[in-house]
Amino acid sequence: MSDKAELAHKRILLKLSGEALMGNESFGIDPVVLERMASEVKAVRQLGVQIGIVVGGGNLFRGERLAKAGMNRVAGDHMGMLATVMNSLAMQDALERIKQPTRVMSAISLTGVCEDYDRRFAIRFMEAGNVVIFCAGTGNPFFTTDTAACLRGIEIEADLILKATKVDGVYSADPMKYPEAVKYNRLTYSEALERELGVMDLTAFCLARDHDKKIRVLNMTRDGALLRAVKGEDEGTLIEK
Ligand SMILES: Nc1ncnc2c1ncn2[C@@H]1O[C@H](COP(=O)(O)OP(=O)(O)OP(=O)(O)O)[C@@H](O)[C@H]1O
Ligand SMILES: O=c1ccn([C@@H]2O[C@H](COP(=O)(O)O)[C@@H](O)[C@H]2O)c(=O)[nH]1
Repeated sequence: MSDKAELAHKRILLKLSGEALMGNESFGIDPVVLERMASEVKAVRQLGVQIGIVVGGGNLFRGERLAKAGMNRVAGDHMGMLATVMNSLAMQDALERIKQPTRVMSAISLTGVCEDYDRRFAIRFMEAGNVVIFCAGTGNPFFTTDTAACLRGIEIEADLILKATKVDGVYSADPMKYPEAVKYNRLTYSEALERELGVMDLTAFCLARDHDKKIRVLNMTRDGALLRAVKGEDEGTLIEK
């Protein structure tokens, strides 16, 4: 059976963790990590999967953290959204260096830097073989890029939302803090909400639940994880009805 015939998903929305882009640093983008992520994305695209990407901004700025340091929360969230623009431009550059055509569409107008988000154009670009990167989150403060990923995933009618992060799935508690936490292979949206599992924010879970969008959480630093998930293999944790 060819790789194409094995594909379980034809269009995906991939949420890339901003924090994962830092690699072992405490701020910014590790070029090695960026290039590895770009190659994995290209490999999946070459199988014929249409790809939309939302990149987080936690490697640069988060409004909540800036507000704790005394800044106005809305100004901090604006900085966070602009951080996702910088990460998206870096990802576009990495993809284009390996000859993967890419478009960056922003929720806030940034004339001369990237295009404005338009759902119909985004779908046409993906159908034409481009990877479309959605930046600036939802365009509104007090939200996160996880919520933006669910929103864009629903809008572009993705078959699956893939949350690529630094942990290999959803656990009973944050595995970075509680090594004894137990990993789930599958969860329902209600279970994730009731247990307030911090891997994604609750607004994102609610949106995915209300529109019946499956989410798979996987570890982007594991070789081939993305490919296995796209083929419908049991990678990470699946959250569904
Ligand atoms: N129950 C849980 N299961 C798994 N991970 C959890 C859980 N609770 C908290 N986490 C933490 O959530 C993090 C999720 O990741 P991620 O870094 O993608 O978040 P994010 O806030 O969306 O990041 P970014 O803003 O950088 O994109 C994991 O690194 C993990 O430490
Ligand atoms: O819709 C959105 C999305 C994001 N923000 C701000 O950006 C940062 C970075 O996003 P992460 O999801 O944390 O990676 C976020 O902390 C918010 O401050 C936003 O305001 N609106």
